[in-house]
Amino acid sequence: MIDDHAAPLAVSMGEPAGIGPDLILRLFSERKGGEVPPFIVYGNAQFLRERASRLGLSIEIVGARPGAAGVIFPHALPVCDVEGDVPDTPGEPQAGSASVVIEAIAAAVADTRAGACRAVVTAPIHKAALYGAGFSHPGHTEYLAALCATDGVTPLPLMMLAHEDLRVVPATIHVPLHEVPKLITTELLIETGRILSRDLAHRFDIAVPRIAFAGLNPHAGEAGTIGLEDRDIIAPAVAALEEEGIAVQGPFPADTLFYPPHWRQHDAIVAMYHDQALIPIKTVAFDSAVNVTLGLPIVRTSPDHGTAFDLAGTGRGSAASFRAALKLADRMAEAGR
Ligand SMILES: NC(=O)c1ccc[n+]([C@@H]2O[C@H](COP(=O)([O-])OP(=O)(O)OC[C@H]3O[C@@H](n4cnc5c(N)ncnc54)[C@H](O)[C@@H]3O)[C@@H](O)[C@H]2O)c1
Ligand SMILES: N[C@H](C(=O)O)[C@H](O)COP(=O)(O)O
Repeated sequence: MIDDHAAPLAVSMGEPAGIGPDLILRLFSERKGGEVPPFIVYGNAQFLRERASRLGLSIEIVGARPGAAGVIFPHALPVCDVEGDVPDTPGEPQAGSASVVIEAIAAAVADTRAGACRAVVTAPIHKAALYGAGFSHPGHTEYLAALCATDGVTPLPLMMLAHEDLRVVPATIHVPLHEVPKLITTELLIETGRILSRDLAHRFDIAVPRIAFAGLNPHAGEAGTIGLEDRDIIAPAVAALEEEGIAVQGPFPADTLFYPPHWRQHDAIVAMYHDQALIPIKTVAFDSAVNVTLGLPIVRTSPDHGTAFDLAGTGRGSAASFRAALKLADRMAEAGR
């Protein structure tokens, strides 16, 4: 049973031209079913009113701070207003809206770090639209880490996509493929394994997380005959983590690692690059997988899909992944208390 008086989840509005605002409004409309934890939106209130009206949703939208959200949520949508001119143009990102999108994420993180919200749930952004407004990160994951820097030290953030017991972590994230072999270092993989093991225990209640590492090359390098990274970079990281008492195995050939009887033996799989991790999970669970950031002092989740410009403002599209992101954030925040 969800406690309406607990601190709310902080939901950032995301790209106004995308499907995120539609799904936020739709999920708010579903709250009486009891499956949607109380949340406050960080974004532009006037824009959200216009999008609700376009979708034919009769929703009262009220400016609020997180402390009042629990009381307001049963009746109206609490919005921590980020001022700006945000026109309602589904499918057509506007340069002038970018600063509101960036500021909404920063404000959601600040309130969550201060303890006023339980966790951050982000709606999808269109990164290219933000660069003109000074955004310099490849995605939320790196921006959130920068916002969580303490005493000048930025934590290493891990991207994890999760659906039920399938959890995948790309060791490198939004980087060109040709840079991946240079970026995979034994140190990076050791740190990735440590953070993953710690956060699976702390936030997912898995007492001894079992972690598998994928290889980089076909057949995990076939004993050094199809590339050396598997033998010389990944295997030493696995050995070092094992020595620390972390339950790790690998490197395994990535193509057969995602065969269900194989992945089911592990609580999480560390892949070497973005698509090696995300293709399998989006193939089997695009509708319901959740993107989670590990390694931060706060909980952050998001739906696994993007801005879906083709669906924005139409009322079509699935809210299942966004709903799953809200529920998982709620559970993770509870587990970490
Ligand atoms: N968390 C994030 O901020 C995030 C995540 C992924 C992609 N993106 C961004 O989104 C933009 C578009 O990316 P893309 O086109 O590769 O992926 P996308 O997920 O936006 O769309 C891919 C396909 O899936 C469909 N789709 C997406 N969400 C859906 C939903 N809820 N219900 C039904 N169908 C849905 C779309 O209509 C499209 O056909 C890019 O700028 C990308 O960087 C952001
Ligand atoms: N790679 C993610 C995905 O495809 O789901 C996505 O771009 C989100 O990344 P951030 O959470 O870093 O914005």
